[in-house]
Amino acid sequence: MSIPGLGQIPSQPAAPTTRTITLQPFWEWRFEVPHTLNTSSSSAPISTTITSSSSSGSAASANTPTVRLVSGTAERDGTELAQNRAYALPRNCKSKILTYTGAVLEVAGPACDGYVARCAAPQDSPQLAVLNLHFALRARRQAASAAAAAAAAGHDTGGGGGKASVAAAPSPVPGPRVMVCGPPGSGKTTVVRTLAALATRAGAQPLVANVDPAEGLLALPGTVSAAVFGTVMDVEDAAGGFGVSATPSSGPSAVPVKLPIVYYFGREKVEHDAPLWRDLTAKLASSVRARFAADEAVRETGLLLDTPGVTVAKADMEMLLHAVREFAVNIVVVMGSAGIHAELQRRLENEKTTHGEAITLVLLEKSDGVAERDKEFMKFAREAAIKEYFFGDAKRTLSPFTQSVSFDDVAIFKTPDETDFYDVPQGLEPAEISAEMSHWTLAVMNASVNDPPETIQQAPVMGFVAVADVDEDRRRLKILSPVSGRLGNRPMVWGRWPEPYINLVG
Ligand SMILES: Nc1ncnc2c1ncn2[C@@H]1O[C@H](COP(=O)(O)OP(=O)(O)OP(=O)(O)O)[C@@H](O)[C@H]1O
Repeated sequence: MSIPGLGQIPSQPAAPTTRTITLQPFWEWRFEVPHTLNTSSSSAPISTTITSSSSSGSAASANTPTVRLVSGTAERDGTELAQNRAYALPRNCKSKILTYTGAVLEVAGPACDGYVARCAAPQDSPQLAVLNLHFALRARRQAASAAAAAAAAGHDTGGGGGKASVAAAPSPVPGPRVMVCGPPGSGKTTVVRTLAALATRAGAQPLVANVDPAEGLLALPGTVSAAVFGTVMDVEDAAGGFGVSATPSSGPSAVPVKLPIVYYFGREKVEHDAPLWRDLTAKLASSVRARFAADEAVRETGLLLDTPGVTVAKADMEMLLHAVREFAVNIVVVMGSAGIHAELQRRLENEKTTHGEAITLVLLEKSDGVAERDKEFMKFAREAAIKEYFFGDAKRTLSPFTQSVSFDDVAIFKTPDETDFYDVPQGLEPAEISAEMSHWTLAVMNASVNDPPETIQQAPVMGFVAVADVDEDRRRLKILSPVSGRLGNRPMVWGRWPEPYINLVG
């Protein structure tokens, strides 16, 4: 800057506020937004064509990096970006924007790390196998639909008013039931999310289920859950549309909400209570079957199942086999582990599903873009999910209710403390309410307070509340809940996972 009379005042060169990123087909822009952003500088280590320009004219907030698709087509994990709309890149997020056709992106706002992953030809991209898998599943879905139509036509005409017309039509075989498994951090959830989004884009309605309690699907961590994905997912969600913000709440939602069925495990790892996990996954599978029976479009699309990270250890393999059997899985996708693939192949080669189908195994290459998420990243993601559940996010603010209740007016059960035992059933025990309970989230169960503990433990979750404060002297609890209403009518469960969050109200 030059001020007349004062000469040249040295100044910092203006940092670029907008970067243009040009992607060829099958290239990815891989980005990482930290959970705290330095908004004072916007220099970014992006290994791509960087041009400087003024504001993009988008909805870019000064505090949030945004990405805008200027031309071409691009998507985040299967969900397309609309052209010329600025999407906020969520905090604490590691992900990618991929193009099949080529695209120009404009990234604006505070710095976030990112680089372009180039590939010489589509066949060099690990994404091609995912795309091919999607087309193979689509063919199977069409076959399931045609078989169901033929069976229905045969049933209508075959009886001719005779005995056959009185008999019930056999229940049609659902579309493909796909389980995605592999070592921790191999890109399982990303593949499930991508296949779900691609199916939805093709007009199908996949049932997506998660049996990994470490992270939640449309629910807080510590749960196993399932939901129909018949509508677009939110690309601005850190969890790419699998987060709690995609569920019904008292506020408006940017994308159509999904209605999950949720069971509460209350622990991080399956081995902390394998018998309970088996029971809950069996219950979830039974809900999936019920949904298939009731909804033709969902049945014909089938299931996409996300699983916990595993090794070839016997206990892990048995856990996966349990899921295969319960969900009548007929396609097992193994991410980046020839060892797990070989072991499952050996164990499943003579198995048939309950519909009499052979089980197909597919080994997919792990993308070199799968990002490492350390303990701090995962902790922040859990905290953010809890906060978002009660208070909403940048796009919708929720106002939770705070209630003060007497110790005597609530029924709280506790998951016993962590044990190293793998196969010993762990029941629920009545919780002794104390200050130790402060800042924990409790699951509100769809059961009666008079039900036996086993029934309560295996009931679906209605929602969650957070214990804001415990006053032992006055024997009162301060509880934060997303809706108003008496809490004493339903039993609540105090699990071991997710761990306590910082004071939500103080
Ligand atoms: N090609 C890619 N480029 C950039 N980031 C990616 C890519 N693929 C996956 N990721 C990111 O890597 C992280 C881990 O991926 P993902 O959650 O799919 O792995 P996972 O196997 O399900 O992990 P876990 O075993 O912990 O459940 C996620 O943040 C995801 O968005």
